[in-house]
Amino acid sequence: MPHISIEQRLHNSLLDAAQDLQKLHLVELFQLQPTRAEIYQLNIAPIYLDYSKQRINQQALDSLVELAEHKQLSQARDAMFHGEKINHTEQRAVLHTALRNSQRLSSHAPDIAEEINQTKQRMLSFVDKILNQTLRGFTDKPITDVISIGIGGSFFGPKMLQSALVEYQTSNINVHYLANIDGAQIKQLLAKLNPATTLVIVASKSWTTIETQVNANAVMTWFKGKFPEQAAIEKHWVALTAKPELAQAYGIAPEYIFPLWDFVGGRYSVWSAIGLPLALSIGSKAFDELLAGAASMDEHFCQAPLNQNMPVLLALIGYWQQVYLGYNNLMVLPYSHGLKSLPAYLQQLDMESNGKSVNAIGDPIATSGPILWGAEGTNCQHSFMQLLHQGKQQAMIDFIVPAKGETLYPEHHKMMIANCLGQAQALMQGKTEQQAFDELIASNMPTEQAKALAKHKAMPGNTGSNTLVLESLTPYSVGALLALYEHKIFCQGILFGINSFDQWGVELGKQLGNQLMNAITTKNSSQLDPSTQALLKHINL
Ligand SMILES: O=P(O)(O)OC[C@H]1O[C@](O)(CO)[C@@H](O)[C@@H]1O
Repeated sequence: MPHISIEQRLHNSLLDAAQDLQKLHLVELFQLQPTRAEIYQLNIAPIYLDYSKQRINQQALDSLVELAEHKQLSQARDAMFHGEKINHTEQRAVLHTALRNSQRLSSHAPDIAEEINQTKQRMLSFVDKILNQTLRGFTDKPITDVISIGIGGSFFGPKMLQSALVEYQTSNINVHYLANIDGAQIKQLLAKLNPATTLVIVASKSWTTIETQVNANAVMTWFKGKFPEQAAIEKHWVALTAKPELAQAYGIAPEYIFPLWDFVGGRYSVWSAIGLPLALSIGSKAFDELLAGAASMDEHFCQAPLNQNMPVLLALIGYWQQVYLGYNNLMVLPYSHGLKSLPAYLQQLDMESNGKSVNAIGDPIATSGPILWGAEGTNCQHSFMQLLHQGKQQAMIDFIVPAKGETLYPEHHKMMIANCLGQAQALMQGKTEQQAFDELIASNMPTEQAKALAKHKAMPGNTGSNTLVLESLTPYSVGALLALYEHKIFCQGILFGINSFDQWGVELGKQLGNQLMNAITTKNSSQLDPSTQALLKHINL
C-alpha cells in the first residue's frame, strides 16, 4: 500500500462522499434517512441549528471533523483565548473574547484582564450617568442626542445592534451614526440637532481613519460655532480609541476617553468601548446581557467536542460546500426586521477576515472565505430569491429566525416563520416538470399549453441550507449569534490556513484615495491612469 498523508486520506474520503451525494437529490436523502432532522441538529440555547437540509452525510462530517483535528483547531482556539499573538502579521493577540468574560484570560494575562474590566466598569458607569442625567452638557441641559462618528468596525456593530435591540431602548436619547463622508448626510443631521444637548462620540481605533477625521472636523466646526470654549468640548466630546494620546490632543477630556487595545480587531470591537453608543441606547444592563450571550457561545466553543460544537460545525459545513460542492458565496437571510443589517455586519466580519490569498507563511491558497450577502426575509423573496430557485448560480444559505416574535401582531410572526421555513423547503424540494404539468392539468389548462408552461415552472431544488432559530430577539441571544459567526469565521480561517485578523488589502484603496485627493486639490492629475484622468475631467471639480 503506498503511503498517503492524513490530509490526502481525508481529501479522498471527502471526494468520495461528494461523489455519492452528487447522485442523490436532497429529497432522496431524507427518504433514505428519515431521521436526518433529529441527527443533524444542535440545540445550544439560545440557538437551535438545523443542518439536516444540507447535502452532507456522516462520512463527510466525520472526515471534516478529523480534518479540523488534523489542522489543530482546538489548539488554535485555545491560543486565541489565552492571548497568544496569533495575528502574526501584526504581532498582535486576538482578545475580543476577553471583553465578554475575562476569566479565561486572567490566569494568562491578569493585567490585561484587569484593564478590560476596569474600562468596562468606567464605560458603563458613564452610560448610567448620562442616562440618569448626572452628567449633562455644558449649559447643564441633559443630553438628548448622540452623534457617533466612525466607520467599518467602529460603526456596523453598534448600528446593527441598535436596530436589532430596539425593543430594549430604555433611554430617550437618539443615537445617530455618521460613517460615510457624504456632506448631504451631515447637513441633514446637524440641521436637526442642538449642540447644547448633543454628545459627540468619535469612534476610531486608529484615530487616523480619514472618513472619521473629516466627519469629526465638520461636526467640531458646527459645535464650535455655538460653543467655542474648550470647557464645552470637554463636556460634549467622547473618544473611543486605542490612541488616547491623539484623542486628548484633539481636545477631548481624559475622563471622556475610553480605550480599546491593539488586541481587539475593528470588526470584533462591538464588545469593547466601541459599543458605547449602543449602550447609551439600550442601557448598561442590556449591554451586559449582550456580553453574557456572547460569553455563553465562547464557553460552548471552548468546551464542546468538535462534532457537537456549533461554530465548528457551521465552519465545516461551509468549508465542505465551498471546497467539495463548488459554492463561492454565502447568503444570510434573517427573517426579522430587527436583524435587517446583520448581513452588512457579517460582510465586514467574514470578508475582511477571510478574504485573503496566502497562508500563514505567505504561500498561495486555493480557497478562501466566501462572498457574503443577504437581506431581510421576506423582502428578499420578492427580489433575488427567484435566481436561487431557477437561476444557474447557487449560494450557501443561512436562514435565521427568532422563535418568538412581536406578541402584539401574532399573525405576522406566524407568517414570518411560515415564509422562512417555506423558502428553505422550496429550495430543498424544488418542483419537477411532471409535478408542474400535473398541477396545470388539474387547473384545467389544455394539455399542450400545460406541457409548454411546465418547463418554465419546474425548479430543480436540491439547494441546501442551515436554519438558525433564536429563542427570541434579546441582547443575550443576539450576543450568542454574533459570537457564533465570529468563531465560525475563525474556524474557517484555520481550515483555509488564513490569518483572519489582519486586513492589508484595504490599505491600497486608502493610499490611492489620498493620492486622488491630492490630485483634485492641486488640479494636477497627469500622474494618474488615463481612465481616472478622463473621469476627473468629466466630473470637473
Ligand atoms: O476604527 P478605525 O481605526 O477608524 O478603523 C475603521 C475600520 O477601518 C478598517 O481598518 C479598514 O476598513 C477596519 O478594519 C476598521 O474597522
